[in-house]
Amino acid sequence: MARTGGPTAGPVRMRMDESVTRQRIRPGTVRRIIPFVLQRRWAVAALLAVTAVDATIAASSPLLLKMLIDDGIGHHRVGTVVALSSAMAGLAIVNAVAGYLQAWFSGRVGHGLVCDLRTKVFDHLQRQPMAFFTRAQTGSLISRLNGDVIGTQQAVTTLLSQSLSILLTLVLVLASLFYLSWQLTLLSLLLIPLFLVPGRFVGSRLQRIAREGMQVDAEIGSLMSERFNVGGALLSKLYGRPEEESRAFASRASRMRDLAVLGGVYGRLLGIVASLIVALATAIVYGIGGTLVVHGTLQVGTLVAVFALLSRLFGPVQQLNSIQIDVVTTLVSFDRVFEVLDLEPLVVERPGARALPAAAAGEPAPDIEFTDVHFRYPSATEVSLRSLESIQSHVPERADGTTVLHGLSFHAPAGKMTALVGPSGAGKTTITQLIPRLYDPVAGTVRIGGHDVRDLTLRSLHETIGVVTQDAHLFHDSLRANMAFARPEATEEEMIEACRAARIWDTIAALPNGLDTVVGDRGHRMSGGEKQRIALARLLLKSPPVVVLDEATAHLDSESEAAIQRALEATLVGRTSLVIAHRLSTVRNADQILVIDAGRVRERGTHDELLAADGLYAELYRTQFATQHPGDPGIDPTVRASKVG
Ligand SMILES: Nc1ncnc2c1ncn2[C@@H]1O[C@H](COP(=O)(O)OP(=O)(O)OP(=O)(O)O)[C@@H](O)[C@H]1O
Repeated sequence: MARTGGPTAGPVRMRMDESVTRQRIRPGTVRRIIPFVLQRRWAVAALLAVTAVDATIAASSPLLLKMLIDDGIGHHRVGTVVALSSAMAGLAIVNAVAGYLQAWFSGRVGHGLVCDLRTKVFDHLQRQPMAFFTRAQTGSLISRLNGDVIGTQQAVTTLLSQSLSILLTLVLVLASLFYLSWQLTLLSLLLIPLFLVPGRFVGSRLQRIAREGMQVDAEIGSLMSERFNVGGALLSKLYGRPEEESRAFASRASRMRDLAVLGGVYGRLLGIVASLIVALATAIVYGIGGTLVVHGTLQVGTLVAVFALLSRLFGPVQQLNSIQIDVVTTLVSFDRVFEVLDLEPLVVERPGARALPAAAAGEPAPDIEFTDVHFRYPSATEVSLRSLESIQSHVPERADGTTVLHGLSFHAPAGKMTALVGPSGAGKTTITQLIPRLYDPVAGTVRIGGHDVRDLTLRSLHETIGVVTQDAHLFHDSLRANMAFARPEATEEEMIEACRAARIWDTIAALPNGLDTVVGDRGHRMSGGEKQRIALARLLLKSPPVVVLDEATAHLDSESEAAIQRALEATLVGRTSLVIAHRLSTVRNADQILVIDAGRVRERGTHDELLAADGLYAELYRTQFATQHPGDPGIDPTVRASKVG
């Protein structure tokens, strides 16, 4: 079996990768956000329009107040007072409607963006090669898809409308102020830069805190998803180090706490300093404005309006600070999302790829041919992102991973069974993974039906090839859903038929919920043998012309294995199959046996031919297969423990 890169070591490895937390936002991030915003240009325009209405009302109502005091009350004109107060009431209603519409449009734009980005990231991750999934931690991926994507929502809603509102308010309020008193306007303008100073100091620190916070969040997610899936939980229980596990978790949680405290304190500090500046600035304007009234340069109504305008001016200016901070943290979110979107999948469909012609009824299944295939597993830098692995390695990864296959050539004839045998780690699983293009060879060609697999569409390839791995995976869903994954349009009768052929129907029919039984995380509620037979039923339902089997018989008792063996024999007839064989019964039945050793084909032939040749196969036969009786496919447990193929 190929290694899957899930980390299993203890808490020691839970260290933060500084190259990730110190990472700077890449240039061009802001430019890349624009198309996402433009996709909903109408909602954005509407949002900006209602924001403009809101800002205009905020800036103009103090002028009405001035007129009410100076022209209405000052000149004892009741009619003016009534007209102006009615106008104020009218504006308040318009303002309320604008506020409601603002919430509506900002929701449409923001959550629309989250939906787009999330779908895009999911789609992109799905197209990543197997190598990516053997490296990236599930928890990190989930956190990128959730937390970081949601972080971007703020950018276009709050920030977009807030920036416009602040800008408009500034312009309108300053214009009104200027109309009322140029002296006080000048003074306010001189004070505005003061408001921006604290934001500049805190901004870069908060950016680092934000990035580290997202990374720690991803690590907590990874730790939970690894420890709380059935396999991880089992391992943790069996190796029983709950205290250490809890300590590892606590260290992450406390780092999260520290970051949150630090972020909160910085934010609060910023607020306190900004409020202080507002209070000081207002006091200065009050002092100077009051003096002007005392000297008769300014009317009282004007001063009241100026005070009202100042609160509308300094408030938004104060917000500029928090906007600066929101911008930097939001940019980190975007940057982390774009980082994933920029990861080019290693295995991609060639432009103009053709579909593998489906074999018509009665036509032979396509053959498989490997020609001088060299292969090494890709290194981390080729397929993954450090921030998705969240493991800091002591040793730099070798750029050129060890070559696993060395110029391998063979032909698996159409409609025949080819068995792969050989010592553990020889490269058998690797060979089978090159056919459905889970990986691509470094050199050489893999052909199916005479076509280089790289010239074919991935869809047609996956429709042609059915794979059953030794560790048959089932989703945490009903048996029906698990079966339908292979062929969504399959009818209940077809499912039952497939289950019967895989000798699992009686077991399923005896379950209280039958096909609707939920199998549990990774199918752990089913026994190993049952899971394998369900996987076989799923394969039979798909009924592909080419079958790749990592012999799915290891968990079966003699009786069910004999049953499965018969089912398989019948199923494999007419199909081209490549079987990683662990059983004498399988190798004896194979049309061709390939003995794989250290990434090369050492011997090939039928069982009898290879025994007569008295080479590696004969040796394997003596050490592994000889204890299995030809008529009894069950395996001697001691032999299983020293499994060679
Ligand atoms: N995802 C991976 N990344 C890096 N190296 C890998 C990966 N999967 C397998 N290898 C290495 O490739 C070599 C061949 O592994 P492979 O799983 O193909 O052997 P195998 O013959 O199927 O072994 P077994 O019978 O034990 O399953 C081994 O040295 C293994 O360590």
